Amino acid sequence: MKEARGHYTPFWRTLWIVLVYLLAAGAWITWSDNLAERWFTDPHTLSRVQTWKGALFVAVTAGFLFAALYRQLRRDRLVERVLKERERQLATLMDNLPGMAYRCLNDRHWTMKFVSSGCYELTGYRPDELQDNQLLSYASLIDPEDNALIQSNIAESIVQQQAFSLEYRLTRKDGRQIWVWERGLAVEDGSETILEGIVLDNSEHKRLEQELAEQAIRDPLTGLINRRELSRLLNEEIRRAERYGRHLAVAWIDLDHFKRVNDHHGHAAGDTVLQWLSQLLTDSIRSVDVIGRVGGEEFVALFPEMDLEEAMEAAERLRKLVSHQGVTLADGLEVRLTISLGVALYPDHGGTAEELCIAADRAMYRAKESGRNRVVLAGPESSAAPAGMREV
Ligand SMILES: Nc1nc2c(ncn2[C@@H]2O[C@H](COP(=O)(O)OP(=O)(O)OP(=O)(O)O)[C@@H](O)[C@H]2O)c(=O)[nH]1
Repeated sequence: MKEARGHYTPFWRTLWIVLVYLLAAGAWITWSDNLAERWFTDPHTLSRVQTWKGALFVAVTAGFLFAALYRQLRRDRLVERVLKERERQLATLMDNLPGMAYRCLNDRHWTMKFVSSGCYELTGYRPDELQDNQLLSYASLIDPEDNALIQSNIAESIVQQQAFSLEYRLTRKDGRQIWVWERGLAVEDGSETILEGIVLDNSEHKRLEQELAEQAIRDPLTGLINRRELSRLLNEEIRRAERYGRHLAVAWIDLDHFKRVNDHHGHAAGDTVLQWLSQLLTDSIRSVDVIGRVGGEEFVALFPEMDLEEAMEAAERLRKLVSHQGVTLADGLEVRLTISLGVALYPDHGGTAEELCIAADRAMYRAKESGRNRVVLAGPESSAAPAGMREV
């Protein structure tokens, strides 16, 4: 009988008005008939009075009917106008969205029931091609790896009756893959669950995000991974070496007399040398090895699964390579440089990233002390950290 917020349904409101009308009309007829019969005893006059009374009743009820109908029709017209205006505003809004608005079924195809015109710019498909899976389903555009995650996220948001927010990859009609961001809500439509929301192209944001993540782990001058990332990778490699009972070698690499390059040729020339050395080292290691820049002219190489002999060989190879090559500076001058290397092995010279780096760094210092341009293996005492020794 009652609708939400205490309002009566149209049926009960109409019934109520009609009942009031019947009571009022019945009371008026009875009361006015009695009064007329009492006042007008002459039958002819009484008959005329009854006629005028009837006419008055019809005129008054017609007046009420007119007022009620006029009010209702005016209100209908107003509502119609407001609805049309809202519809127009909504259409403008949807057509100018930087993505597409949709309404779809919660099925494995994400069958689209409505898609705004922005669909064409976003996916390359016209709305009618996606609606009711006429040409293909929306699900078929989604990267299969992401689709499983989307399904579980939406299922969870339905249970929790909350809006969902998703990021996934979509393949456009031209074959280009883009990142999109979607926000939507599940609504009940009769016995069906319908999803309504918007999908926006998020590729630029994703690209910047990836660029920033990449910048956070790289040294801007050489493009090599930085100290923090190297430390993370070393810890990861140590865990792997521990799990599979394998070796792992670390080589601490330091340019010899690098200060002289800066002093004689300028800081820019020094930068060129650092870039040249980074490239040379990167080109000379295996694909599983990693080189990082951990300080001014200091580099660290990680050699996973290398035993003592292999690690010493690899380090020696790098030393020779650098000493046999020269770097040409911007002023045309060729400079020859050497490197000193300290090698430490997991688990022989340390069980943690810190211990290994201290051992390798210390061995590198011994290489410097012994005349530079050489490879020195860490000693058994290396893992004890001397004061002032640097760590990754
Ligand atoms: N051009 C340039 N120089 C740098 C950079 N970072 C550190 N340096 C320089 O690297 C030099 C390091 O000097 P030292 O620590 O004395 O080392 P070295 O001259 O190589 O001497 P040894 O290591 O003892 O052989 C300093 O002159 C720093 O200014 C950099 O990013 N660019």
